[in-house]
Amino acid sequence: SFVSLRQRILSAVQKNATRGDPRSVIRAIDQFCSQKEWAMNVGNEKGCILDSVVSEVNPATVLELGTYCGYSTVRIASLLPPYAKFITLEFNPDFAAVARQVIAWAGLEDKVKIKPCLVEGASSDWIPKIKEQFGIKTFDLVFLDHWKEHYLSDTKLMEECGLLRKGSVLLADNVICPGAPDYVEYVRSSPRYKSHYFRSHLEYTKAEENLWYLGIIE
Ligand SMILES: Oc1cc(-c2ccc(F)cc2)cc2nccnc12
Ligand SMILES: [Mg+2]
Repeated sequence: SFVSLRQRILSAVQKNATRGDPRSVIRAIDQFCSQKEWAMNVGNEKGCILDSVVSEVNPATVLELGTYCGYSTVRIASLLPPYAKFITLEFNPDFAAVARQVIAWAGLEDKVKIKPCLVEGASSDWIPKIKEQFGIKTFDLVFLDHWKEHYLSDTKLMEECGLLRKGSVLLADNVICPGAPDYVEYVRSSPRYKSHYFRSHLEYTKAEENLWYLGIIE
């Protein structure tokens, strides 16, 4: 029967990565996606930028919008201190099912366990419920990597729900490709944000891409 791309990625992890070793899970996915089939993981080049931002912010609370197969979830979770609270939202139940198994293979299922850390459903439905559901006041770091049409509306929703504070950092993937022009326009013209972009490339390709870093200053 037909095996989906996400299932082939999971099989590559289970075949080539060592249980309990997050770095081997990341390496197995990157090898599969650079040698066999392209997939929309953030990839190793942008992943190293993500790692440096996570290490610098050293967040106690993290929100990831868009889990997909859990590649960036594993990268982020493996850098967090044990007390950190990490929530990742995934709309697509099939992606969420694979991500749970990839996170478990990396041995991080308790690290991202804010019951349930991997939340299935629309970010716009979940963002207003995060405070009371997870006992989180504000996020130190938000990684936006879901549908680009929702970057701006979800950022405004997080502001309205009081989930962002002075010093919160938003890091957005794909602001060039597929692109989130309304988001970039809004944050660049807002006095609330200090924005900066990291030049990089679309995962597993030579196409130009940026990771868009936002520090909230007010
Ligand atoms: O990193 C990404 C890349 C792409 C993507 C798809 C097709 C292309 F041709 C180029 C880029 C889509 C994404 N959707 C959600 C989250 N991240 C994405
Ligand atoms: Mg992306």
